[in-house]
Amino acid sequence: MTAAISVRNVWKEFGDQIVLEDVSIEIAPRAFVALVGPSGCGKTTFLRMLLSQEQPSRGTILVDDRPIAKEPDADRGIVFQRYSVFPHLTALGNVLLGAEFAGAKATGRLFGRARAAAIEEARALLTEVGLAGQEEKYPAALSGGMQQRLALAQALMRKPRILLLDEPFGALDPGIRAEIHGLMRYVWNSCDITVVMVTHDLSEAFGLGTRVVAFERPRGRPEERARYGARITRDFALWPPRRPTALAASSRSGRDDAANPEPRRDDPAALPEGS
Ligand SMILES: Nc1ncnc2c1ncn2[C@@H]1O[C@H](COP(=O)(O)OP(=O)(O)OP(=O)(O)O)[C@@H](O)[C@H]1O
Repeated sequence: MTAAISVRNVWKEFGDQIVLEDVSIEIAPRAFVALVGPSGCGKTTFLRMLLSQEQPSRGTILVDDRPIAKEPDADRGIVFQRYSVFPHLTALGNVLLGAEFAGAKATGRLFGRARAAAIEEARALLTEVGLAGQEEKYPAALSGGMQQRLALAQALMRKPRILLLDEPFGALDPGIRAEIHGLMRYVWNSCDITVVMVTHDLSEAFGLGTRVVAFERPRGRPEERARYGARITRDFALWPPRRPTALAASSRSGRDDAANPEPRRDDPAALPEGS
């Protein structure tokens, strides 16, 4: 199977500091990769390279066997821990912005029928992420969990094929986090999407991922650390394999339904290392 993302012998250096050292990974289409590792080991830098906000110092990144686009594009969406949405736009305005970027490259605006269709789609998406009735609210009037739902809706509006998540749920209370995990499972199950998520929370990594990948720097004397970058030191495919399957529409409303776990069968999403 063709990998959605191929990272081949990638190094990333900032000045004298080597952040990532010879990282290679093949990520299959529809995989949900959870990236874990100590603070400062380069997880966000790795994600930013997958978004093309940073370029590798050496090595190559391919998306669907082609060199990755040099700039961020609609194929890749991202949600950060905070501040992914625009505070001066309503919830609906924030989601519509995704459509305007994707659908009207020349003007950045949509008009007439295209705009009406986009509004309808944005409203439907807001309902699906559990924000029906919140369309006209500004982000400051939404709770942290609702803001992350909104950020997810904004990213999904552009129909990305790759969704990058940088500790998207890290700032949420445990109860809210569990609810939004239910939504995340639904999104991954029902959208044709490959997910790469950075998290500090191992139970989140193993609870959501099809594969858990750890970045670590080799241990050594602290004064030598800048001379070594982080590498992939662990790579677990979840067993039994977890595979995306469309769930009932109700689960997108955000309830974490432990009584209805997703089926786990053979997982084409988990390619072995180096395949
Ligand atoms: N644009 C930049 N210029 C210089 N150094 C940078 C830049 N971006 C990241 N770094 C450095 O790269 C290292 C890795 O940072 P990064 O944010 O990728 O780590 P992380 O694993 O995501 O950390 P955390 O878990 O704390 O978020 C850090 O030492 C950071 O200071």
